[in-house]
Amino acid sequence: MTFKIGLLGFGVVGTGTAKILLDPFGRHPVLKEITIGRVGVRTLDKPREIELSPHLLTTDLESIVTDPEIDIIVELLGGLEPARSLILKAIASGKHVVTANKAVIARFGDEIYAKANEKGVYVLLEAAVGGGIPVIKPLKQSLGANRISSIMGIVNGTTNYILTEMSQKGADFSEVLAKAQELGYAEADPTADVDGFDAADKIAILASLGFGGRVKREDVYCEGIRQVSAVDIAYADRLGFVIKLLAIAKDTVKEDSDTLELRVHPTLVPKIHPLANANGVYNAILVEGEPLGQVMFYGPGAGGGPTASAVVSDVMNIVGILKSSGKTKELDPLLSCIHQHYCQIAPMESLSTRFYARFLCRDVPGVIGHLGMAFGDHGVSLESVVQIGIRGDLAEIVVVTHDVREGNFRNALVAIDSLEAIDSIPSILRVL
Ligand SMILES: NC(=O)C1=CN([C@@H]2O[C@H](COP(=O)(O)OP(=O)(O)OC[C@H]3O[C@@H](n4cnc5c(N)ncnc54)[C@H](OP(=O)(O)O)[C@@H]3O)[C@@H](O)[C@H]2O)C=CC1
Ligand SMILES: N[C@@H](CC=O)C(=O)O
Ligand code: NA
Repeated sequence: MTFKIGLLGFGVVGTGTAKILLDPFGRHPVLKEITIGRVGVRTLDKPREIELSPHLLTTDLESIVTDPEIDIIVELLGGLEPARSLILKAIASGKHVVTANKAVIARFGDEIYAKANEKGVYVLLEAAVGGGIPVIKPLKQSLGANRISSIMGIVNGTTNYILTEMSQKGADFSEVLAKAQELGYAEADPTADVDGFDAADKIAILASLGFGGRVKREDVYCEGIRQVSAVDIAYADRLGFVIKLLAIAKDTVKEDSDTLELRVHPTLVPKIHPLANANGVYNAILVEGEPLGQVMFYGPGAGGGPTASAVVSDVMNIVGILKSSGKTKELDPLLSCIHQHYCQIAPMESLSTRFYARFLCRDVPGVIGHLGMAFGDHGVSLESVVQIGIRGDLAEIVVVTHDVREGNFRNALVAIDSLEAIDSIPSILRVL
């Protein structure tokens, strides 16, 4: 029996996927039953890493998703449109879909899964989060017996690569970003990586799976890494931290409410924390549940080969189902999406966390006292105050707070900003 896939996109991940499918030796035997039926691209005459028979390539992507010969559509285009419309058309044509497109799923997952359930087809997305790391299927299946309380991790390879190079080699932000683009890690528009949008898409998907409800993408609080400077990386290092872009989804179940914290932001992570040692393009996702406790998923979070590994595993899963149960409309609840309600998201002001803040102050007597008083007036207690340097004619003071309600901390900053002795507040970062 042979199963035909229609590949939408033949870029970094599309090429990686074709490489695996065209070279099945030594891999799972089911791969020998999967062939590439058609490949959709934007430009026909572009030089390609793999030579495909020219009749396979087309710019008419609609004809692929409606082709009766194709069993599974693999969407590796990126971006919202035409990806969303093509996925919906593929579903309407009764095709199963595999996608690496977290942007589309995080925004249009409701619509896509509602149609897929109606049609009795699967939409699998292992490659969409953590690249090659198996995390979607484990969350859906292997951890299904657990009550998940927290999912926290580094889910963007590009920014982790940038932060690692900046901290370990003192590299310049824009040079490292260009290198990440060259290596095929970054999104077509790398703003999605740098400003945290890609990580926000991914944590929305993970939260939905882990906490069993739909998540509105716009509910994810999101800060990227643009404001992380070499100065802060150096201070963090001296204080025993590394700076990572963390994506966090945490259940804040109380007696009378069940809300989620959902946020992406650069974070000072203690060097001894398991997430602190995921460097370069590696991602790490720490999941906590009852009764399991903690489990961490770790591996290459981007790149053609690793991401293709996840894409092909999804294709194989669908082929396995098609082989064993035929074209039944009854979907396996452990692979399909069954959520109906929306998760409630806690407002940021109500969250409690530690903060790191760097102040530039006029070097006048008593400035640390003024700072401490202003924090104290707003119920913010300080874990450490370090007056480390002089920058020009200004003193640089770094503080780390104890856990504090975000709203209280922000109010304290407003008061501090108006102090005579304060020149500016160049950085505010959260601390794990
Ligand atoms: N790169 C990575 O490490 C990872 C990527 N992903 C996701 O995988 C997906 C693909 O990413 P990647 O392979 O890096 O992207 P690329 O930009 O390398 O490839 C995109 C491919 O899609 C084709 N394409 C794009 N838009 C159109 C269009 N409108 N019509 C026809 N063809 C189109 C391009 O055609 P042409 O070749 O002619 O330009 C190209 O072949 C994205 O959703 C991304 O978020 C997920 C995990 C990791
Ligand atoms: N641009 C993304 C690619 C994988 O999802 C990243 O850098 O993680
Ligand atoms: Na994955």
